[in-house]
Amino acid sequence: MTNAVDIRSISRSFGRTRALEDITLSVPDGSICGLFGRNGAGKTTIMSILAGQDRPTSGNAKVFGEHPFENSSTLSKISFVRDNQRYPDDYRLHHVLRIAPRFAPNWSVDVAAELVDGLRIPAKIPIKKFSRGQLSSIAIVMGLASRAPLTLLDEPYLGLDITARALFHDLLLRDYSAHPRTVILSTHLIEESEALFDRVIIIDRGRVRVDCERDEASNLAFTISGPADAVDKLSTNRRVLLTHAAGGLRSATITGEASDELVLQARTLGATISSASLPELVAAYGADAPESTLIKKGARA
Ligand SMILES: Nc1ncnc2c1ncn2[C@@H]1O[C@H](COP(=O)(O)OP(=O)(O)OP(=O)(O)O)[C@@H](O)[C@H]1O
Repeated sequence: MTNAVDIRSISRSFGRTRALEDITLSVPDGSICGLFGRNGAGKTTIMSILAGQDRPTSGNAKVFGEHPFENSSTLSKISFVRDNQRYPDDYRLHHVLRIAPRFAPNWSVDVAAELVDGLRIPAKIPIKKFSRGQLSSIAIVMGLASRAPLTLLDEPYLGLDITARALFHDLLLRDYSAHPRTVILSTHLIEESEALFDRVIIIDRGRVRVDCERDEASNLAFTISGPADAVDKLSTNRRVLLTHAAGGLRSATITGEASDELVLQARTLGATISSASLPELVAAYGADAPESTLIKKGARA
């Protein structure tokens, strides 16, 4: 399988801020990849570099085998949807629908029409007067109707109502099945969008923490829940990423797979073990796992 995106050891600094630190990752052509991480983790910076709107301080980022920066042939294969898209003051919906296809050789009039209708995008008022959700809606029209070989969607849901989000998911999956391409989508609404992804990347503080197939992600960590004493005992000498406590109950998200023996032990102690969900995994890899959460051998059992 060829890669749509190949990033090799890129770093990006803004003054003293190290936004990306030695990132290496690939995204196979023909996949929908979720890009997750906390605020400021570096998601937009990665997408901006892939879209040729920024350059890494060091390292290489290639899209379809080429450097995207100032490369018009590669840029014509990329659609980058982000929340700060600006429009001329007098622009209305019809201006966008007329001009966007000039920059998108695969533009689908049908996809655009279905989204405009389903997302109830106003035709008569200038875009500068659009609500937050309406601005997201028009960005989604451009992202999906472009049918670009690489579509980068950076937090496309801002302000979108639940019906609009469902329509977006449905249309993305439907159109992607008929016209496979590569989509990278960053969002904090992980649970809602989870079914879209066949690949998962989690970054934290500019570093890649997880980069795997969606199915593999459920084997990366597990959560033990139950009485605090039992959870502490079962967590002993394991790499705890995140803990929660409520009254006498506790949960601990731990890297790796739980052995059958641990599951049995948990049952005996009145605790349960489950694979970490994707939201749990993203929360866990973004947590500041302090030393105190690394429960070492010999700790209280
Ligand atoms: N132009 C810039 N000048 C200075 N710092 C910047 C600039 N762009 C990004 N940063 C910094 O780089 C880091 C990564 O920012 P980035 O926007 O990539 O994060 P993000 O993961 O997209 O966050 P969010 O989920 O909040 O949108 C942050 O610390 C941010 O403050």
